[in-house]
Amino acid sequence: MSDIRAYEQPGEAGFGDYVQLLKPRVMSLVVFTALVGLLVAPVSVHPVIAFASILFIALGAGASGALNMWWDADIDAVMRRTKGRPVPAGKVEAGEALAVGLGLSGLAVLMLGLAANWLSAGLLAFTIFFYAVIYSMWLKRSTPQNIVIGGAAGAFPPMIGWACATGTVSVESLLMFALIFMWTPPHFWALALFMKDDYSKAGVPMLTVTHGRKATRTHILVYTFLLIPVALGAGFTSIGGPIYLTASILLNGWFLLGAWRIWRRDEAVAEADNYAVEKSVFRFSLYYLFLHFGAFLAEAALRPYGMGGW
Ligand code: HEM
Ligand SMILES: CC(C)=CCC/C(C)=C/CC/C(C)=C/COP(=O)(O)OP(=O)(O)O
Repeated sequence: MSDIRAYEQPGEAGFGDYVQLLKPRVMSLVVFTALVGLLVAPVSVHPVIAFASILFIALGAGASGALNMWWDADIDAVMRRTKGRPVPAGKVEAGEALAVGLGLSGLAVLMLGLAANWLSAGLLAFTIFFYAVIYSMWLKRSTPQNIVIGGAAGAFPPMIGWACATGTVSVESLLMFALIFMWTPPHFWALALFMKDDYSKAGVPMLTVTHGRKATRTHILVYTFLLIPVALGAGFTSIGGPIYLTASILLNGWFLLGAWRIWRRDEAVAEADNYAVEKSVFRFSLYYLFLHFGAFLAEAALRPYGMGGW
């Protein structure tokens, strides 16, 4: 990316800026969970259809990122973490981000419907709508419950992947949804604690701003307690098994320890050590989700060899 940017004039958008518009780093984990949803389903999918489905889900996820950047350009411009994004940095015009978002959304939904089925395409359309309209346009600026409810958007991808393979929604796909849904609040609030005043500067009513940092620490611990039975429970369905359950017990134990350390922390101590614990819990949250879905995949991959699963 940096070598592409070396040939650009200031203010001129290059390929890398359009890639950034699709939020590729965050969406990589989103796409991985969709891939796992597709691969662990009890129906084998032709590799070309599977590849096309994941490509169109990735395109839809990227499109929703572009719509978010179009709508949030004003607040992204104020926050240190986001002011370098292509729209606030003046590389891509807001109208262009909107056009990319709408165009890619339409294309992704249509192509997924043709390649897989219309249930998965409908779920993809709903997910894009939920992230762009319900979360970004409505909840994000109006309630500290923004990411709790809005988190549903990020939880749909494995259900979309499962629907691509089976044409249905099932207990398993609902549990994969619930796992991401319950994981999102601790994932995000750990970050909000060390992003300090970015959100208050931008006037976004995140929990840290409206209820304070102590309450946010308590919320992380409570949501981690709610997450654990969902994560372990998924291990007793057809997509779980001993590998998943072992991994889940270890990952949940570690996550709970992190949440408990966050809860106990005195604000002055946290500030003095530059939020080291909060940063490490946020980083671990990414491994937590990646490894849970990796374990689902491992169970499915071993099943043809008489291992994996129950
Ligand atoms: C409402 C729900 C969510 C909120 C508010 C949220 C918020 C954030 C924020 C603010 C960051 C900081 C880094 C950045 O700007 O890229 C981040 C990082 C990240 N998030 Fe989330 N997140 C949510 C849900 C998810 C979901 C569902 C996934 C994947 C399944 C995810 C995966 C990631 C990843 C992989 C990173 C690290 C990106 C990097 O390395 O730069 N997030 N999240
Ligand atoms: C298949 C499909 C359409 C998937 C979409 C998945 C999805 C909605 C992921 C949401 C993750 C995300 C980037 C939240 C950031 O919140 P934010 O936008 O408030 O963060 P910011 O402050 O970094 O902009």
